[in-house]
Amino acid sequence: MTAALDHLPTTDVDPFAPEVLTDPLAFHEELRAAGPLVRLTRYDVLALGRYTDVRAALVDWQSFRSGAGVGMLNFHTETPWRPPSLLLEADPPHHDAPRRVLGKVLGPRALRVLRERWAADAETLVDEVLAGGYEFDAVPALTEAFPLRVFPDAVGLPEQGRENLLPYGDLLFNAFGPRNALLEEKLPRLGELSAWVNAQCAREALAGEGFGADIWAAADRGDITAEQAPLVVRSLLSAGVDTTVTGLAAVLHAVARYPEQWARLRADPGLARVAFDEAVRWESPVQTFFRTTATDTELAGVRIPAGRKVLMFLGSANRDPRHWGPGAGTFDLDRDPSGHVGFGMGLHQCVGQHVARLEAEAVLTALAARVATITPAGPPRRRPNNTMRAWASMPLRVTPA
Ligand code: HEM
Ligand SMILES: O=C(O)c1ccc(-n2ccnc2)cc1
Repeated sequence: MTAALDHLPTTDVDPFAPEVLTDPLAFHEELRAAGPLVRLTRYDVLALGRYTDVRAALVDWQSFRSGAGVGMLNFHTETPWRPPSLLLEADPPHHDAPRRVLGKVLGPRALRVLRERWAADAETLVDEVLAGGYEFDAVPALTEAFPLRVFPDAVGLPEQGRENLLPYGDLLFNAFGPRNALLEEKLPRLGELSAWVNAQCAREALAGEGFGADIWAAADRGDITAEQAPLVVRSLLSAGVDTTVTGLAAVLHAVARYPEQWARLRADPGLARVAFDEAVRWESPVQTFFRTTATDTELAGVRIPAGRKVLMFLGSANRDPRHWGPGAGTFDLDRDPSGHVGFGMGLHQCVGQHVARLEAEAVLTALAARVATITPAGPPRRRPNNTMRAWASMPLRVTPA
């Protein structure tokens, strides 16, 4: 028996209100308890909070599509604020070639050449930070500094203008949400930031070597068209920095909050990668994405008509005790975090996850060798964003190894 939408449980909580974005855990518990599919009356969209149902929607790209946008805006009825992404906001067949190209450019084999360079860059940065003292704000000193030190060079961006990357990402991730104060306050810079990002996607703006050049080489080979190449580069610039900045902050927050886990990691630095994935599960730097139903669809025994926006709460799914057990809310290196939806799942699963893991492994390994303990040196402060669970400040105190 499939229930119709008007019999669905509802909540009038605004998940994009700053206080909920800053601490969503109580809302997530309410959402999971209310049922598999809940109607958010505030925006008249449908919400999934349980692991099983979020995963089911992620892997069923035919019923739950990205082509109408993965934000609240429905591209079929409203004008996107920028030309849609050829990956994130596209469905097969249009999605296929850009994904294949970026998958190769950012794949584990391609990154092997960066491994040693990024490890050395992380050691240099950590040495610089520690030379300044054993108490520092990890957000500017490490979580923003490291991605900005390694990623624009890996892309082949000119030095000039790199300070636009974080504000552009912040605008983009706010734009996936509703047009609230968080997004409104970022809109004045939209034209200038979009113009800068678009200009960096042109072949002549990019260095002869790097991810950007690799994308243009794919166009020369005919793997994608010359019209698609700049937009694939734009995906790189849109996704490549804010995400890893937030991911690094998540894992540093985790190890500072759980000092015994830091000790585990120091004893076995090979745990760095699983520590990062467990932090991505525990914090879910990317909290939500939307889908749009393509046809009348059934999920969790509910019939959903075509054209409805469905909001997947990745952060809630990643702490659902129905899947992760009673310890879902703790950061635990004994847990196997595989299967978490912090990088999505299925067709659109994060194509940059290997880049993110490599950056995190470099920073954690450099810290593990130099720092015996990491503890909070003051209250960390969140930076509310409609999509990302980001940090504005994270004061840490460390002791030398
Ligand atoms: C901690 C860091 C990161 C997190 C948590 C993250 C999370 C995600 C998630 C949840 C998705 C799925 C989107 C969906 O299903 O609609 C995704 C897709 C994607 N990510 Fe990431 N991401 C991270 C880093 C990166 C980086 C560093 C890059 C690029 C260098 C990147 C590029 C992409 C792209 C291009 C897609 C779209 C893939 C497709 O639609 O086929 N991400 N990411
Ligand atoms: O193609 C784009 O513009 C775009 C693609 C991916 C992301 N993203 C989100 C989480 N990881 C990456 C953001 C923007």
